Amino acid sequence: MSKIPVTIITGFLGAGKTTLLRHLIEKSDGRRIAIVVNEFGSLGIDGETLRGCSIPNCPEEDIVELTNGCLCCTVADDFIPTMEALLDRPTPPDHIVIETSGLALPKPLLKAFGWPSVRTRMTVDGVITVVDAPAVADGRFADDPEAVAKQREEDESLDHDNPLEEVYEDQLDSADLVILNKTDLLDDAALTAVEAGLAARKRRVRVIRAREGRVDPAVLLGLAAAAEDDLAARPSHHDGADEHEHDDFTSFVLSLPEQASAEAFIARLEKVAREHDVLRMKGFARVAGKSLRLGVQAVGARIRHAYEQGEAPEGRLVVIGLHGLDPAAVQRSFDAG
Ligand SMILES: Nc1nc2c(ncn2[C@@H]2O[C@H](COP(=O)(O)OP(=O)(O)OP(=O)(O)O)[C@@H](O)[C@H]2O)c(=O)[nH]1
Repeated sequence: MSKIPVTIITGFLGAGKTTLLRHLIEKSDGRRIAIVVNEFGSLGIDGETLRGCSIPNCPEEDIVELTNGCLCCTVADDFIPTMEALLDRPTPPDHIVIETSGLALPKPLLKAFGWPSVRTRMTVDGVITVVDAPAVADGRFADDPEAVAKQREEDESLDHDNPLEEVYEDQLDSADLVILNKTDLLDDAALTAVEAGLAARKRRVRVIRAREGRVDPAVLLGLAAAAEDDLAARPSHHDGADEHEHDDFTSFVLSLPEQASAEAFIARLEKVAREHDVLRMKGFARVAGKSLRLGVQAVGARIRHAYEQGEAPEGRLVVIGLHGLDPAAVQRSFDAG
């Protein structure tokens, strides 16, 4: 029996994983792809976004959501049973694509493919890491050398001062292919500089530039990496640790009353994102006089919004930031307008 190929799509919060996945489904050409989406927050916004995509060959039952925390930490409870259920379907999928949360470390997930019930029936075709090119160019994932030096004086074992960098590096170090996304937001010189940084890494993999996640499925699927057999070549900051905690990050949900105007709402969110250094916000709001809901996606203070089909009896917004981000303070700052 041939093994079902599984592609893992990873990449930091807001890099463009769901966008890439959406494009992949659109272009899948009749191939039956099952999708497993994992989110850090408790609200399944990505699943909603994909279901709301109105792509004809994207049947809802092929999108499975795992919203119960980080997939890499709930492997035994949630992930393995989900994969087994997909395999045991009367018509199993041709290919499975897993979108990890933006904070997931891919290695524990890769290890799960060594589990006996999964190992014989599935293989990891490839790990695809989506990179937010402008975020890298902004130095979002870089340590501040002065701050590290200062902290090392207090704690010699310290490796990073920037938890974002740790997640980012782990995601790159497990990759078989890197998609350098959001190329529309940088000029060629800046993109070349980001590529040079990637090329200098120990793990060398192919890097492809992309805009809005538009990459030919023939390039994404069929890498035949068998990544589960190749773990030693994929270093992680957490090698040696059985568990890892996500206590560097926090997530909560804001309830949103009906908004009087979309523009004023977005301006408020921009202010909140800047004042509190919010990493990611996504959700839906009702706007007075509009029958469609307003979908909102913020990566840092860069916000996109669009009216879209879908249920939204009440507005809700997932907010993700570094540990210490205070829900009450965010709510106050939002309310203050
Ligand atoms: N300018 C620009 N924006 C993009 C591009 N690709 C995606 N985006 C936007 O970036 C935001 C985040 O995209 P997503 O696809 O939701 O990112 P994600 O990696 O799935 O996010 P998480 O699941 O929260 O980690 C959305 O507003 C997208 O429309 C791109 O190439 N250029």
